Amino acid sequence: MEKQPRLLASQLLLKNSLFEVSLNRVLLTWTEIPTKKKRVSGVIHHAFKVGTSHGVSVSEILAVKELDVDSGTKDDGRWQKMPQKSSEAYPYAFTVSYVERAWQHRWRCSDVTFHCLEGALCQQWIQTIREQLAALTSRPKHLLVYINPYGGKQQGKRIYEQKVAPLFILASISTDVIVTEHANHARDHLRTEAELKQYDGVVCVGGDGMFSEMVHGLVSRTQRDNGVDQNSPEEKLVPCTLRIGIIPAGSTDCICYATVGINDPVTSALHIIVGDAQPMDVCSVHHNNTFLRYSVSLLGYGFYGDVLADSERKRWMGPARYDFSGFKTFLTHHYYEGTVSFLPATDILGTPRDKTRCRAGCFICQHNGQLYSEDAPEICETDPDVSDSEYKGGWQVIRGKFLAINAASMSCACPRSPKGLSPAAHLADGTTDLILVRKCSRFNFLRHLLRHTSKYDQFDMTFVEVHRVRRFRFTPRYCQSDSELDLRENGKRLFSQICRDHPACSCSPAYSSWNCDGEILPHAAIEVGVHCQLIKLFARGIEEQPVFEDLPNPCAI
Ligand SMILES: Nc1ncnc2c1ncn2[C@@H]1O[C@H](COP(=O)(O)OP(=O)(O)OP(=O)(O)O)[C@@H](O)[C@H]1O
Ligand SMILES: CCCCCCCCCCCCC/C=C/[C@@H](O)[C@H](CO)NC(=O)CCCCC
Ligand SMILES: [Ca+2]
Repeated sequence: MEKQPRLLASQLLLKNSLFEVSLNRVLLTWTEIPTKKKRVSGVIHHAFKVGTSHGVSVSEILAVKELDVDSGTKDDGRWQKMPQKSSEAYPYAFTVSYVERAWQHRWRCSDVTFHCLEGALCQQWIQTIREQLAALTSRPKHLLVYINPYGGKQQGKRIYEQKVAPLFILASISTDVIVTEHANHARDHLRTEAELKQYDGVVCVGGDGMFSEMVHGLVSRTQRDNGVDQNSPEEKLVPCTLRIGIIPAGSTDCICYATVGINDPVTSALHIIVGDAQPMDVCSVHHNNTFLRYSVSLLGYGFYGDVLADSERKRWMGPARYDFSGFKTFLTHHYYEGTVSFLPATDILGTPRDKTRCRAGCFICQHNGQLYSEDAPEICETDPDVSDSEYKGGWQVIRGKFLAINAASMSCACPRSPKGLSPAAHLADGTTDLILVRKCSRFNFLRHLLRHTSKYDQFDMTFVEVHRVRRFRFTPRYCQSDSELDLRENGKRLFSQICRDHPACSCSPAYSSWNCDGEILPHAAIEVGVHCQLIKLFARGIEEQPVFEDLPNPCAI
């Protein structure tokens, strides 16, 4: 790494020991100065243990505060008693708050207090660190926060007030906070009313459903402001400039989990404060040239659609509703007939069966994102022929009976399945992984499901196939007309019709529903296109875990 010129270097007191403290543009370091020496069997040893050198990246310093030696901190109200010895000799002090990495991708706020001999030196340190922080232009200063008080275990307000707001205050981030009063409150406010120019980002406190509201509000607003028609499936959408932060307080929290590595409110707040940025793909979903919804995580027909439809009636159960409905849906074992046509992503790096994972600074996302912006959108618009042809105009067509059709635009890792629905999917590569699970025995389907929670490959089964695609379409077999407006009613009618025709069989209903990031779509026949890196999050992707996880402090140098 290029050597950075030193901005400041002093000998300061920390917990009654003298340290050489140094600051350059990228790093703040402190190293204990050996004071006493002791002789052990003829060899002189320093009187302290090795490993008392520490470093913190300037980009991960959260704040610096002057400490009032007599009365605790001057400006944040946190009390800190001065050690007797240092208060006499080193009467001035300042505290640096910074990010410390804890277990399993968690971040925590840590503090270190340095004591100075002179007030002028103390002020010089505070001033210089503040100047360094002010130069970090990616950090947000003013945020618009939406809290869903009813998401997950209904703890959104408490989580924000107790865990997040104090950190925003520490980092001098001002906020406007809206506690939502009804579903789509945040979406509509963002789309039509919010004065977005004054903010550096928007934050939601809630689950994937709340995040979806933010995406719909921001993306729709951006398209409207730029004169883009969302109803046209071929239209290239304009990327959103404002970043979105997620404070997880929902039931699945898969967007947060898959972009940060953990669903932990403090970790997410710290990623917001340091101004991280993670681009993300967004799928647009259309029916008959009419825009339905956007999706960033899972579009699931069959199993995941049925789980969601059943679980919506059991919201009162909280996050446990998914386990209940998941088990019930597994037992019903319905399959659905239809035709899937898709445009494989052929020009890109990476496949859904790779062993490599999308991680912070992902090369595949950078490479494929570049490709997309260079020659996009080179989409072959030959209408896929839904006869028996397998391959036409770049499109492939598969007709069959499916237990599940899933499109995962990212891994969809979540606490239920830490590797996710498609472990090798990428957050920002402009593709979605289309997973087709054909009709099979209950036992085999269970094996497939269980593999989402183990090290075994859930795609390595004869009845499962996976394709990395840019666009896809689905048409249910019993698609009566394009205007199947009341899906549920039509489904029931058809179900009874089919069963009357086959009295001895254990027929499945004709239609399932699409689970679109946790929302039910009103149509079964849909057309989906991926928009590469349409939005940005206050996240950096999952960081690689340090190799030696038992090191006391990964920042130690
Ligand atoms: N004040 C409110 N009253 C009722 N519903 C709301 C309110 N605010 C938001 N919502 C809706 O609640 C739904 C669920 O919220 P959220 O995503 O936060 O939690 P969840 O469904 O428990 O978690 P997950 O989406 O991660 O499974 C969202 O679709 C959102 O539109
Ligand atoms: C019998 C053992 C079964 C073990 C199976 C584990 C498989 C779990 C995979 C979980 C994939 C979650 C994908 C994310 C979907 C979200 O957009 C959505 C909204 O929050 N959540 C659900 O639909 C909630 C979906 C919940 C499904 C159970
Ligand atoms: Ca993707």
